[in-house]
Amino acid sequence: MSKRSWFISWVGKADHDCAEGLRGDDLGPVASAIKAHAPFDKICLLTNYEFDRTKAYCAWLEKTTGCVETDLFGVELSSPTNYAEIYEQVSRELKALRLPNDAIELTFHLSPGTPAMTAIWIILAKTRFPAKLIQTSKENGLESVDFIFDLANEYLPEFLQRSSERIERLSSATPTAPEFSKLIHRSPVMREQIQLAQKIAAHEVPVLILGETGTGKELFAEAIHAASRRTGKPFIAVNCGAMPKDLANSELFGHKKGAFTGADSARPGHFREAEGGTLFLDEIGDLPLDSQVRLLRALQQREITPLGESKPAKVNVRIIAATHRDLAKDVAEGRFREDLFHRLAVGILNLPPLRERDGDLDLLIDDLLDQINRDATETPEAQHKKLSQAARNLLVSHGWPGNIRELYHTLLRSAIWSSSATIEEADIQRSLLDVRKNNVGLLDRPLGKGFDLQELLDEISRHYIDRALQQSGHKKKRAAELLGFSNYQTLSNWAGRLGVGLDEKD
Ligand SMILES: Nc1ncnc2c1ncn2[C@@H]1O[C@H](COP(=O)(O)OP(=O)(O)OP(=O)(O)O)[C@@H](O)[C@H]1O
Repeated sequence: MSKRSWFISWVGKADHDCAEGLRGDDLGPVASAIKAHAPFDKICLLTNYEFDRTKAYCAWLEKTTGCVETDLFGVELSSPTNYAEIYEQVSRELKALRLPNDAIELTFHLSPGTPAMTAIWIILAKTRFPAKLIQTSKENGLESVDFIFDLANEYLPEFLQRSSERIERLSSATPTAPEFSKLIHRSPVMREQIQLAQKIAAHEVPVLILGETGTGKELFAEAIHAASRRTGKPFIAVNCGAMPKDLANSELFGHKKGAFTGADSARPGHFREAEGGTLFLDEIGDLPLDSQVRLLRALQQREITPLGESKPAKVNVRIIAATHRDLAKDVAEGRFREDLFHRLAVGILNLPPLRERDGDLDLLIDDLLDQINRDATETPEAQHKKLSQAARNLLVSHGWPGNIRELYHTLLRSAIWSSSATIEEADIQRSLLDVRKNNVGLLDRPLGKGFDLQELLDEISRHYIDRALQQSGHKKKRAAELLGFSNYQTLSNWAGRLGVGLDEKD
């Protein structure tokens, strides 16, 4: 299969001038290269000029060269000669385009932009995003550019080996930054995610946090914000799943007074509230498709248009999104926009469920119980609680489908219910049973210490016998039928063995 060819370039001053008729018949570097080359399948242009000005340039380019698929990306740079920033921003755009990709042949155009921009194309083409390099000039027209050195094969392996050894040494010793200290952990999987989050915090990129409910996604988002340059600025957390679908755009992007029926006063919207800081969009998978389009625009162009306004306004907000859903599946099934997914997933964190965090459970039990005891000091009648060994064993053998949130609430409930200073196994049992009614997690129990298959099967049996008794109004014969037993004697035998009382009603 032949590869698709993509042309990627900055749009420079000369290009804009040509489109604006300031340079006679001259086409400028981008249009000349596109005209002189065999047709590209896609043209990706980057601009640090005013977005609308370059958009007008794109319309001119399409008319002049007949090229069809042109994508424009607005890139904000504090200076067009800041190498580090150019490197970071361009890499981010290329990654968002899901590059490198074996099915795509890339061509970077070196001519437009500053010398720093040219240098970064060369570095990227020779390392992370293998690409052909071209340049255009009035004198020689289109030329391909080649270098005799191969940075990736000749120089980097040696350098990388040295640096990966260094990173390994550093990472085993890297202390957790204070902003992340609320995240109680001991397991290597969590340490890895925290170290990744610390690195991501330092970069101005969007973050996508994936994990089951109660795994600490919001706590991570808060820590990333606190460890970033935006600390001290607002951190606004919004649950997209809780927003009424028809109000999502106004809640996020704001509205003008009278923008729609019921808009009695103007509303700034969460983006403006988070100005300069971080907007945490929890349950991003629940965001309606039209709000996804607006969010993508806000991320690409860093501007929003409140409902009822005609002019977009600049915003400076970092997005951290989270979901417990399988977003890749939502993308495949058309519920979530693929382009938005890739925009968000620049920094991606995968929080493991509690049952996969080796060594964390004991630590969390102690820490959360300490917290519950500390909080209780304000309640005069509350006692300082400890756990009996049997109670701890029961906690350790549970699967925790609701993760840390479920663990915390189970401990809190049992601390309140236990009548003495020691929380006993029965107190935990009672607290757990309540939760299990909603969230069974029977297939997720950890094997090994405390696991007892017979006990688990008995638990299921008790549960269904209870339900059958309730549904039959405690009529033994009917309950036996509901359970698929051939007679009620079988039910009596099971109930006797499991210690379930059968209230005789017939
Ligand atoms: N590693 C941890 N150490 C201590 N407490 C934690 C940890 N992870 C989560 N928690 C606590 O568990 C509770 C749930 O965490 P959080 O709200 O961050 O989870 P979440 O993944 O955002 O949940 P949801 O998907 O339901 O919104 C919070 O009270 C939080 O403080």
